[in-house]
Amino acid sequence: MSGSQSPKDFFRPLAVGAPTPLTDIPARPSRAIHFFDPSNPKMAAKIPDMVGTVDVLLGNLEDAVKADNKVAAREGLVEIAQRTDFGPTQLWTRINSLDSPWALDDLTTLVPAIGDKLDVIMVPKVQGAEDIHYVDRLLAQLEAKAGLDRPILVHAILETARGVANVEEICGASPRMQGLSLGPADLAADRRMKTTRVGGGHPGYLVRQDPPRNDLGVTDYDAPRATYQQDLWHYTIARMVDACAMHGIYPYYGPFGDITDVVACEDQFRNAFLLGCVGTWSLHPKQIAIANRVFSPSVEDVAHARRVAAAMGDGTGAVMLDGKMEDDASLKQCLVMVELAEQLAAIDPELKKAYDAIEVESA
Ligand SMILES: CC(C)(COP(=O)(O)OP(=O)(O)OC[C@H]1O[C@@H](n2cnc3c(N)ncnc32)[C@H](O)[C@@H]1OP(=O)(O)O)[C@@H](O)C(=O)NCCC(=O)NCCSC(=O)C[C@](C)(O)C(=O)O
Ligand SMILES: [Mg+2]
Repeated sequence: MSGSQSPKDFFRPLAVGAPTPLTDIPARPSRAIHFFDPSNPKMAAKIPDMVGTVDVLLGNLEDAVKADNKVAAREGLVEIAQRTDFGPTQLWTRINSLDSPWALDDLTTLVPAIGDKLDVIMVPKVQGAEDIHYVDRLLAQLEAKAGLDRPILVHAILETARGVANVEEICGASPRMQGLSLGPADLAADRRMKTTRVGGGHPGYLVRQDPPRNDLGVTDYDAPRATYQQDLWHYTIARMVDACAMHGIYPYYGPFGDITDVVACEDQFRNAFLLGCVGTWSLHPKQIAIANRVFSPSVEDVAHARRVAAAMGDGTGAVMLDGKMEDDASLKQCLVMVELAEQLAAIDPELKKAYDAIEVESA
């Protein structure tokens, strides 16, 4: 909400005839947001067959699309969206940044042509609430003109130091705000971090075990010592998670650029999942399975969560289960897991089978 806006106006449409803003952002499964370049004929050809295999398909118009292909990407996305039935799969786009020569045409082309199919518009390089307010009003005008009956949601990428500093006001800038993703490559450049990768760790960012003392009690600085690599993105992701939770919207990890290193990709995704993110990006088809696996609670976790819920009865008090204390607060954590499992089971038959089997075993 902007400083001068009254609370009663926050949920009013920003243009006459625009759809009424949502008061709650639906928790639609979005474990993988799969990026494709609509101007790349090989990638575009694969999209219809990917419907139903991934939670979100995102037509990317920004970075990774060549400047000469910007118009082709925009028009390619319109064409794909018009001729594809997306069924349960969400369709998102990432428009060009607001200071680029393409962002205005992206919005004025996409909303009238495919606004009824677009679930979420991802806005890159968001600096503060003013960027969201600009998109918010423009979308309301375009939605009204196009006669749309549901609002298109907005997702911001955090990829500047100013964006991170303003993360709470960005999340609360509009009822359209659906979530945030980390943009580690641009953010690293903007912060002058000394990395050259697209997300993931760095072997130089570590802590080292203390030096041991020898038999004479003298510190041996030459002895071998274990080192532990740390997560460069912990601080930013933790800030995103809190800002999103505070505003009832959803945090996502972002890109993992080392497509070949599927193991480290899975680790990075899992850190984000454990910290509270609901999903991540997939840049290559092989990252979809990794994201789906990581962002779906394991059968063991769901089984445990259901046992705690059953043991806790009315949800108050404390009980012992397998030698551990469970109480109101541990139950709440378990319910997060149980609810997520229910949402995912509703769209993923394989998971439904796996989660349903728990019921049979514990019956
Ligand atoms: C990495 C690349 C170049 C490797 O592309 P490739 O063709 O060399 O890979 P491949 O393994 O040879 O591909 C095998 C097959 O899969 C296809 N394919 C490959 N990728 C996809 C895809 N995404 N969707 C659908 N199909 C895909 C590809 O066309 C090929 O088809 P074929 O078998 O018919 O020959 C390619 O995967 C790609 O361009 N991916 C998307 C990259 C992208 O969107 N980057 C932007 C997001 S990250 C970012 O912007 C940063 C951020 C947030 O802003 C910030 O941190 O600041
Ligand atoms: Mg970027």
